[in-house]
Amino acid sequence: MTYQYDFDYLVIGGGSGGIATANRAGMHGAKVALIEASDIGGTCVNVGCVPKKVLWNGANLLSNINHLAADYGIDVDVNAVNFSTLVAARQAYIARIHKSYQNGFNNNKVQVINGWASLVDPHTVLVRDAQGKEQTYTAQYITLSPGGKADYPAIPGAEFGNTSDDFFALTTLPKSAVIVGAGYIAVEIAGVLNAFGVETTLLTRGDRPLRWADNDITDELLENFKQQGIKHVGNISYEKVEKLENGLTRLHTNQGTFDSEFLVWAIGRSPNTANLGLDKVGVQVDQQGYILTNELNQTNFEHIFALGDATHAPALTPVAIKTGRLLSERLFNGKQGLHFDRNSLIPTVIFSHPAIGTVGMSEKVALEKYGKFDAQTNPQGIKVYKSKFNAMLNAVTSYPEKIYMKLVVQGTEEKVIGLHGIGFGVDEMIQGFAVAMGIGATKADFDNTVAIHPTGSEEFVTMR
Ligand SMILES: Cc1cc2nc3c(=O)[nH]c(=O)nc-3n(C[C@H](O)[C@H](O)[C@H](O)COP(=O)(O)OP(=O)(O)OC[C@H]3O[C@@H](n4cnc5c(N)ncnc54)[C@H](O)[C@@H]3O)c2cc1C
Ligand SMILES: NC(=O)c1ccc[n+]([C@@H]2O[C@H](COP(=O)([O-])OP(=O)(O)OC[C@H]3O[C@@H](n4cnc5c(N)ncnc54)[C@H](O)[C@@H]3O)[C@@H](O)[C@H]2O)c1
Repeated sequence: MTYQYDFDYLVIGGGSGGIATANRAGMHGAKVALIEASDIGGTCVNVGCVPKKVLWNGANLLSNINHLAADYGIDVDVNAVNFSTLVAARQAYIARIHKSYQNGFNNNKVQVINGWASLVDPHTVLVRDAQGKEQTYTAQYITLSPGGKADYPAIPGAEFGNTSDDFFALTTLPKSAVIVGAGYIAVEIAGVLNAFGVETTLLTRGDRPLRWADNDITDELLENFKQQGIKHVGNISYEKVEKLENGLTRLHTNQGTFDSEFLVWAIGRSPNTANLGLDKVGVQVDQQGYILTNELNQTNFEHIFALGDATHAPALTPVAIKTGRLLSERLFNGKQGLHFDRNSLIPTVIFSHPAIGTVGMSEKVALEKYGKFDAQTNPQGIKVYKSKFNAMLNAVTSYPEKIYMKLVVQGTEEKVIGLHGIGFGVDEMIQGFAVAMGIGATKADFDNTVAIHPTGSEEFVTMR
């Protein structure tokens, strides 16, 4: 006798990865439910990529008016920044995204269940809704895509600091902000706040932010920080936070105290895997709570899968989406063995001011792997091409912001294994170059490509 499940597929977590895998399964005729405890869309749509990018666009607009308009002969005074107006427009946009998700679920016949899900046995999920009502559902396959949440440091007074979620909850701007951390989120929040006129300080544990990125790129970023007035202090360690009588937050560090209206912890994120019933059922996690999977996204149960930020995959929306879609192609469309390749080339953009785009290896990583090119002694080694120039947007103004670009090429055939840039428009340049690098393009292929003039991206195909 075959067991009848309520669903073919239950997906826990309606963020980037969960939505993608549920929709793709529904498209192939599976009976699917997607369980979400909060707003549909998860981190990216509600407290991540989307609200961040809207604020970044606003910050760029203001910066262009402040720094470029006059030299373009545009006589404009900024009387006020009504941040609450921007936040309202942003939230209205997010509400439209929620609606379009609902249309997608309707088309794909995906049932959305609101509530907190936890496993009670390997095929059964208990959902508790906001009113405390509980219901169980069974499924043949289950995918765990609960995402992550921001970390707080374990120091006294850490609760006086905020996270990126609190940053997105702001409707007015603080006068001053201290951001602790050196990753994407720290750099992006610092750039936005500073561009909106907030006195901004970035404190990093090491000597520079984005230590994994190419050093030349982060040198340029630090140069831009100086020009823009973002204060950066490196090699920081901190002991405690106190709330002062004047309402400010004081962070005590090895390099003195830092007072601000808005202290932000941007020191990393942890998987949202507590209270998911994993221990009860025996789904394996590592010490930090990341769900362990094989390359097919299978946990130690062959019918329970995990993807996205709750696993050790790179914490990027397109990675979660791609993984989710490929998983459903495999489970419900007969595409045997199909899965996200963990060794894929993953292009990424940091929405700093100006943006950073990066694909493939930094010079340092490439040097460690291949060594320096020498026709006689190391023909498999690497060479580097660099260029720094004025973006035409700024060239007719007194604003000093530059574009910096770099190619890392390997071997006598000069295969492009690293492409990095910082400056105006870089965020929109690198997607196509990632396609070329994915199919093994060489420097000669880049050079044989006809440039588009006048653009910034033409520099990538004309470097000497
Ligand atoms: C500030 C910030 C900016 C970012 N910017 C970018 C960017 O520009 N580009 C980019 O590619 N990536 C960006 N990211 C990363 C991106 O948001 C994540 O990689 C992506 O959202 C991960 O998708 P996911 O499906 O794993 O989880 P999430 O999107 O986090 O979704 C998980 C969902 O599961 C729900 N959930 C959790 N547990 C349960 C449960 N037990 N029951 C029911 N529901 C549950 C949560 O409420 C949540 O909605 C950013 C992240 C942050 C924090
Ligand atoms: N533009 C984008 O695509 C984008 C934007 C934001 C976030 N994201 C994704 O979300 C992930 C999480 O972002 P994040 O910035 O929180 O994490 P992160 O892992 O990128 O950076 C965390 C930083 O905090 C530092 N750190 C850790 N512990 C610390 C401590 N105790 N004190 C001081 N510094 C400490 C780390 O050295 C690291 O530089 C990113 O890795 C990225 O994958 C992507």
